[in-house]
Amino acid sequence: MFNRVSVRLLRQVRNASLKTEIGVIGVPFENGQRKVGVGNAPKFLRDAGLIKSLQKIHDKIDVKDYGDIVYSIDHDISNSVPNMLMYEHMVACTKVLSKQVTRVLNDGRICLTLGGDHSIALATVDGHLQAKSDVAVLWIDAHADINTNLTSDSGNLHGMPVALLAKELSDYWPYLPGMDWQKPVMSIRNIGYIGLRSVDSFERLLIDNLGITAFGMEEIEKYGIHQCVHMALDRIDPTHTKSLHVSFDIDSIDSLEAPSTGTPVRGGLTLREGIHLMEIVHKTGRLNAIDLVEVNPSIGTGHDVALTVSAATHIITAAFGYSRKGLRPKVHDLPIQTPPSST
Ligand SMILES: NC(=[NH2+])NCCC[C@H](N)C(=O)O
Ligand SMILES: [Mn+2]
Ligand SMILES: [Mn+2]
Repeated sequence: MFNRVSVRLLRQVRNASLKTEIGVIGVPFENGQRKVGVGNAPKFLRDAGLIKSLQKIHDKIDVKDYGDIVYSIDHDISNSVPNMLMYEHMVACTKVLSKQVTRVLNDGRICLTLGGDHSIALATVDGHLQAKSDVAVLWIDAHADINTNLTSDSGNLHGMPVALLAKELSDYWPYLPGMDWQKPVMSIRNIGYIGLRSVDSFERLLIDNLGITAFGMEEIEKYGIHQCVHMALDRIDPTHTKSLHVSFDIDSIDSLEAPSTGTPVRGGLTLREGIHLMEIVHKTGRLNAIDLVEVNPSIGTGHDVALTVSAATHIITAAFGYSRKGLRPKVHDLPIQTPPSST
């Protein structure tokens, strides 16, 4: 039977959290760099129970998996741009992905994109801009990913997405065949870096000359992660009204805690700092898209892979409201018989 206490408890549990709808996109894409394996990350993350972990956060979380991106390449444009390796692959994948991100957002869901290497963020940010015009991006990374084909030492596309997105850099690019769908409409003032510690010389020049918001490891050391994230958000979204996008490269986390990644750099964020950053972003209530990229299950031992996948899972669940303080019970956890939902 229901007494007044149990009805009150049920009401509290039902009202505990806001409805959150999530759309998951897998992007098994690894042609933005040269190491095989990063394309298997969506499968590893799903197999490790990511979707279940999200559903466990609270009753009002609703997760829809939109599956993996499929694309076919146009061989006519291969080698058409100097120093952009496997260019035709990125062109084909990002075109499909951008549309899919827009679709997820237009369905009213927060878009969670599982990479793949970081070149795919060109598409996720583009797709986000199509759905919500005013977007601010936190780029969490050891690297700045702001090379052009002229400044890149590697020719790897995962080091170039920020430069492709920024309107301030559009003059630095040659004509890019097959990329006419992508207009660099985003201002670099709407992007903030967290976690930088491996920045190429021309990237440093650009960051300084354009005054890009950047909280590298030195600033994090100085002010702490909490202050740095708030300062970054205040700068890229001063009115606190923009739709937020977090592009999270797992190599921002120290390689001791997330070793299975293609370009690891020591001296990075702790997992605790990565989680706290996401807790702050969650609390804004304006988070609409997350990319989790650069987990490479072919790098390191089984233990390394398990560490990296679990770090990624913790970071993602924090972004959707998982609380280290402990989660409230769900309706079916209550030690009472539940009345009909009209109460
Ligand atoms: N998303 C990444 N892990 N990027 C690493 C980029 C490394 C280097 N700056 C390059 O352009 O090749
Ligand atoms: Mn990156
Ligand atoms: Mn990186």
